[in-house]
Amino acid sequence: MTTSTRGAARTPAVLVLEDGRTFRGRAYGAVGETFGEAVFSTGMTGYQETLTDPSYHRQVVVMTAPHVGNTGVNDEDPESARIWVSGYVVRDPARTPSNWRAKRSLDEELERQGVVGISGIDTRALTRHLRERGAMRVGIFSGEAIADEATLLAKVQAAPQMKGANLSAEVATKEPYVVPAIGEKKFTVAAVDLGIKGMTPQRMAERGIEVHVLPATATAEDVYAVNPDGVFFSNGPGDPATADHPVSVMRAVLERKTPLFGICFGNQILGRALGFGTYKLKYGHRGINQPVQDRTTGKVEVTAHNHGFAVDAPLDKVSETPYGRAEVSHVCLNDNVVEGLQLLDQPAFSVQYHPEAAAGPHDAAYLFDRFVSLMEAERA
Ligand SMILES: NC(=O)CC[C@H](N)C(=O)O
Repeated sequence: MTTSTRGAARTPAVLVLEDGRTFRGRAYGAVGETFGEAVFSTGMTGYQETLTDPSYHRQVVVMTAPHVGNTGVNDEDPESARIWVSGYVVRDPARTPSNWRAKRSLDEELERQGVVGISGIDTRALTRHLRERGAMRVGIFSGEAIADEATLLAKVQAAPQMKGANLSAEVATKEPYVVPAIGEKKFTVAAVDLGIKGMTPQRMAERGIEVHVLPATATAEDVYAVNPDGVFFSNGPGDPATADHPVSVMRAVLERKTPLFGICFGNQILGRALGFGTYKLKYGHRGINQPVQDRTTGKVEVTAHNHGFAVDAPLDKVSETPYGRAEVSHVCLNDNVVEGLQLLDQPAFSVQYHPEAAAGPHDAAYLFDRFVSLMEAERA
């Protein structure tokens, strides 16, 4: 591993928010220009998992941890085959990455994959700005892309919004594939890929589940063609209000009362399938240290989050839905946002956060066991 004194580190870069606030720093990763929704992540570790999480498609991620890149880049931790963030913002990149698994430095990897970033800016000031004004569009410009501020601001203001964005098909697999069960095969699950992270089928495979990952465009017929014991809807990018197709497939699954589990985007889809609305949070939840209460047991767990939207469901009453009674099973203790839903009259539930824990604490791993219990009960 060589010390990273790459040319980009000396190239000026500028970050322009859609409200005109501007930060000047140095290029990090690729030199050029990029746009997206500016969001901040509070995770102090797990940057490889963050960068490769397809749910970050079209987002520029600001790291609140000041030192990023310390452990370089390895070939084991990515959650998908490429980096999905559209831009990356760090305060103080590691000059000398050091880890026994590291194959290269983070700035080399960003450059290799053409991801434009910026370093050397006050990420605390930027994060406070986003927290007060809300997530908003942003552009990063370096090298020859730098122009006068009015020109750059006009480009940022012309970039697409996250609200109303329908992005799953851009990140999901085009062809179905199977993740085999580890050890004895006990169940078959059809997993609708809306932007799935690699660790999710892995967590199921570890529990004896053979996972058939299906494209976002899969129909209910495609789902039932694999003869599933359970159906799973994954995480994914974009605005759940646009996800009409997965909502209709999920409704077909609810009609048949097949055991159902959803994570993140999958939770928002369940919310919509039950007739609840979804809405955009001011600045979202992103990080690996968010407190959530499981209201079915009262236990509090520390959890990994990455969501900018949430389900609008009543916290303190059981709701009547076309698929029986439903309730909010999990709630975020920071802001009372709905973090999980469960049906009381059939085997279906979902969470807004990330029990696959990549990166993140493993407190919520029991949710995969809950899914297995539902499938066991169905078979008994
Ligand atoms: N990780 C996810 O599945 C994110 C879901 C959705 N795109 C959101 O931002 O809320």
